[in-house]
Amino acid sequence: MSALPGRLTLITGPSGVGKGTLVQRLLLLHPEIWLSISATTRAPRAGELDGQHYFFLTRDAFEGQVAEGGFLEWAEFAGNLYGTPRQPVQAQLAAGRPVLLEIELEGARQVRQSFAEAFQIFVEPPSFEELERRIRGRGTDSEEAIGRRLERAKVELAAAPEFDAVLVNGELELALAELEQLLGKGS
Ligand SMILES: Nc1nc2c(ncn2[C@@H]2O[C@H](COP(=O)(O)OP(=O)(O)O)[C@@H](O)[C@H]2O)c(=O)[nH]1
Ligand SMILES: Nc1ncnc2c1ncn2[C@@H]1O[C@H](COP(=O)(O)OP(=O)(O)O)[C@@H](O)[C@H]1O
Repeated sequence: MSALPGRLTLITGPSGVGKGTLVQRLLLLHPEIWLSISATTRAPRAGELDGQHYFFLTRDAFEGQVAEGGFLEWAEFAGNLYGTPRQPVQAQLAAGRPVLLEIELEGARQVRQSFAEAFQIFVEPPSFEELERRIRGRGTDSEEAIGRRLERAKVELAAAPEFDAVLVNGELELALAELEQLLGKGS
């Protein structure tokens, strides 16, 4: 299994496990990989830019796009809606680029239905305590949002066996090298 041209790969795993960190490092090493930019109804965090980190939409605008079939998948997570815009993903795959989605569990399950050939990676923390330390250490979320993410994390962690590969994000450099291997981009 590898990130062949025109191949769809998705990465999921609990909030705070380090998906965003791993993906950003991967893209620096392999700029040919195209990362989908999701739409969300969540408020931007400090430093997040519209159209770069997410497309920040009102719930009405998001639901309008759902009605038009504009999302490849979408789901509710911790009280907000998140979705993958369909058209850009299809265009990049048609152009032969490796495409990466970083999405939560329900969306991953939807992609499994519509893109059976997608390669699906689940990122795990070394322990639940370390996951909690990372979410808190990031300092981006309210206590309420942290609580909702940790509750959801228990459900998500139980789903790891559904995936093609499980990647433990312990030491970052090791996990990054393992991710490269999984994508067929290892040295
Ligand atoms: N289904 C789905 N999930 C998404 C999408 N974009 C982001 N997510 C997931 O939504 C969850 C919350 O994301 P975010 O609010 O950025 O919080 P963070 O993961 O804690 O940084 C994460 O598990 C993301 O992977 C999407 O387009 N679809
Ligand atoms: N391997 C790692 N070891 C220690 N801390 C990490 C590691 N990977 C990520 N982190 C830190 O954990 C926090 C959550 O990472 P982030 O990439 O935002 O997670 P996610 O995108 O899965 O929600 C960040 O502060 C990040 O710097």
